[in-house]
Amino acid sequence: METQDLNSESILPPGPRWSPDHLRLHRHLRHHPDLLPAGAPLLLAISGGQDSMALLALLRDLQRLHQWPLHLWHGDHRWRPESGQVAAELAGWCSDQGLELHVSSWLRPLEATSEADARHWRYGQLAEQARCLGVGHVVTAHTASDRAETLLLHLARGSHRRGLASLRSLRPLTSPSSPTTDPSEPIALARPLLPFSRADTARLCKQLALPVWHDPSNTDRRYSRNRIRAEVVPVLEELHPGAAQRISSQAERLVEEVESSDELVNLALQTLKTAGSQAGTPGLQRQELGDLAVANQRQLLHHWLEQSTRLTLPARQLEELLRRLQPGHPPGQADLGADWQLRWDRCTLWLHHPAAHLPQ
Ligand SMILES: Nc1ncnc2c1ncn2[C@@H]1O[C@H](COP(=O)(O)OP(=O)(O)OP(=O)(O)O)[C@@H](O)[C@H]1O
Repeated sequence: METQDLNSESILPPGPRWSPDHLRLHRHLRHHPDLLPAGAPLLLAISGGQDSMALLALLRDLQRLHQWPLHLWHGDHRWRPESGQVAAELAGWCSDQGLELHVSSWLRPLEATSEADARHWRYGQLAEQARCLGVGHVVTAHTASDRAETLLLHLARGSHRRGLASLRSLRPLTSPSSPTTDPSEPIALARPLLPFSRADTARLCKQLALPVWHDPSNTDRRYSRNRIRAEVVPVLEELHPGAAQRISSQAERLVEEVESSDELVNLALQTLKTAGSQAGTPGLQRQELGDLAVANQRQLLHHWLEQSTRLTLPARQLEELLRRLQPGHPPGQADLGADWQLRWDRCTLWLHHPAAHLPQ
């Protein structure tokens, strides 16, 4: 296969369909080499909408530079009778292009109808398909517009800072605590189109004469995301043109801040950890924790509990724990869920689980 120096600034257009958008994506990938590593097989999630069709076209055109074997997957949610037809038409178009499309159909239980259920099914299917094909990177076509809408939605719902830092460019597809995760073959979820907006992908589809299958559920106002898209973002854009792109950039900065503060929290935790406790299990020094500012105590406790138990405590439960752990309060214990208990005496707090071997 023909190759080109990916570190060279002056890239020769590799094909007739080379455009400023191709160059923009190519540069983005070169600055983030872990996102879609050169030569790594990729599984693209193709809904048939404008974002995923633009993703497919761009990655196909950049394939010669990056040498990825490309696999395609489409999920038929069977929301409507005609969704099978979309899957068939998409598969037909792919086949005309010399591409194979893997299609899964959802045998949905009657009660499962939410967006969250559909997403859960899609990611499960994508993980399974990726494992079957020996692929390490699943790729979705999320754009800056998706990320801005998600951030606004999470802000409105009162998410913790960590929740606001959503739609990362790269994250594990399945969480480490998920029973479907095989730790020997981690699968990444990559979102290389985050520097592009929905207006960009619409323009690209037009320029490249790509077919687009519109999903009527994207305009269904019963879904909160769609109302943010149709009613909130346009107002913000009218007041401050470019608002969605700037909101998306804030989400990117939040991701960086959360990651860098995680590093510091881990360092701080090392100094607070004790070798053992009354129960012989690793713990935290209560007095030293109590000497810190409450905001730091909150962050350290949250992080330590999540790392040790894989549980994320609701904000209210965490606040109640912090209150009970303040200097001067007596020894005690609290149930955390999933059989985990936090116990503390005057000097130490430690975790107890009837069956767990605790990580350090
Ligand atoms: N039916 C589908 N088949 C294959 N891929 C899909 C399908 N639906 C969505 N995707 C993939 O997921 C991406 C995001 O789609 P969409 O915004 O509709 O999902 P979402 O549930 O809102 O995702 P998230 O909550 O993770 O943002 C798409 O760009 C596409 O890559």
